[in-house]
Amino acid sequence: MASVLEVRGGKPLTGEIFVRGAKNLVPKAMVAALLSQETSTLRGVPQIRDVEVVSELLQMHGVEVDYQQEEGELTITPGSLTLPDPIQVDALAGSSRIPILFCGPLLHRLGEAFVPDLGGCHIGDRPVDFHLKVLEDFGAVRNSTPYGMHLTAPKGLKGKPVRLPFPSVGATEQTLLTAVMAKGFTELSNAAMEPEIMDLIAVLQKMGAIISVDMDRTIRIEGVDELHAYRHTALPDRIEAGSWASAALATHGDIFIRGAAQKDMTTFLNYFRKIGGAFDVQDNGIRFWHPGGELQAAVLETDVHPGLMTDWQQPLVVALTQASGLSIVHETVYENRFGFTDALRGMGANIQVYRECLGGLRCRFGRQNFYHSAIIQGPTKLKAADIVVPDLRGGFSHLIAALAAEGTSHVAGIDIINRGYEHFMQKLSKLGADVTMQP
Ligand SMILES: CC(=O)N[C@H]1[C@@H](OP(=O)(O)OP(=O)(O)OC[C@H]2O[C@@H](n3ccc(=O)[nH]c3=O)[C@H](O)[C@@H]2O)O[C@H](CO)[C@@H](O)[C@@H]1O
Ligand SMILES: C=C(OP(=O)(O)O)C(=O)O
Repeated sequence: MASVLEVRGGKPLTGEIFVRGAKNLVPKAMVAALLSQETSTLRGVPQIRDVEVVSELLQMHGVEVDYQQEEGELTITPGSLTLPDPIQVDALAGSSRIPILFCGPLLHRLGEAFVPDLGGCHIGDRPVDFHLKVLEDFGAVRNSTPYGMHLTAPKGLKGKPVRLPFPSVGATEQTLLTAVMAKGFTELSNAAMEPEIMDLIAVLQKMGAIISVDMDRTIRIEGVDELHAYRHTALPDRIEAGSWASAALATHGDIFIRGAAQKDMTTFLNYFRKIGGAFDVQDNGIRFWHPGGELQAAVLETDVHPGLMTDWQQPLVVALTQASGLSIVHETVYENRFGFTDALRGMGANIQVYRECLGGLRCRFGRQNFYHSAIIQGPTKLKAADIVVPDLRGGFSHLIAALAAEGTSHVAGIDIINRGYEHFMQKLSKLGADVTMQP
């Protein structure tokens, strides 16, 4: 049964917490380790569900994985690989989006791969057509099985020019992980340039890959025959940092986030400041606080990096319910990322969602039937409610709303939050939140 958190809200969150490596890099760096037979070492690894899922999948392929949780150090030894029973792989169906990234490395090392149905947050359709096109263009052959997808590469994998229809993070990573050991040269245009992708490129370069990046979203990869182990410290989780920063704003709090890095959060920090939040960048982290007075409404548009990251949108919307005036939020990355606002309305927030593009950009969803823009009128006093968590960021946002609201809320399905927020219960206690996990 899903766990329920009782939240007695209305208290500012104050204190210090620590963020470790990024959820959107660590599992991919773990997959990259498969490209070598030697032992790779990854540091800053958080104890989150996505890391557990990828560890399980690696172990099913005969890889030794050793995780020292306290130190955050993970060693991965993919000496000799074996193809697991597809039924075993299928047991992980629906748990994460990472398994599709195993394709390139497994095709290189084993000549075949099984991929379970993907999971991840339900914030849109989330097809993998770009991934499959890249793999097939490189020479992979795909078959559906009762236990997910089976791929082979009868003639090996060869580099190709690739142009992504949209700068997809996952499809860019798919191309990188496949092209580094494919025969010949790959020029990837319209690539995603997120900081986590640059960190994955750093990992691959440490392994011996040859990759160059142009500012016009072109990535060039020269395939090599052999890659080696890496030692790497993952970049900090900018989404987790932005989420706790939004919590500081919504609860009138003051949080020092040790490990938060300014260079990966520039766009977030600009919006945080425009809304009226205060921050102070220090050598070892960033302090975020509500400086008193009124917060200001803002116009936000999510976009691929260096735009405002979509995963920050949901926590920021909760903070905007406390800002004076009309805020406009246009979500251009996912077609269905405003479902979480239903619960906020139930708590007293004044939020309307629209099908039209309400920002400066015309996005892919403008002529379709997707509620992908929102207008928020604030400030509204939030009141306690009983809520069910819909997805990772939506869930954290509900938690922030419950912490900001007067009265006692019950937040059900809280386990989803473990997928991307390390030790969030301990962090809440450290920040003085009045919460109890119900049996
Ligand atoms: C594990 C991980 O790193 N997750 C992140 C990753 O997700 P993920 O890699 O799944 O996100 P993508 O960047 O691929 O998706 C962006 C958009 O492209 C579309 N698309 C993508 C692939 C494809 O084959 N076909 C297609 O149409 C998606 O439906 C979506 O509308 O980047 C997202 C955008 O920054 C983040 O919100 C997620 O937190
Ligand atoms: C959408 C997210 O993740 P995933 O791609 O793992 O579902 C997220 O981290 O907000």
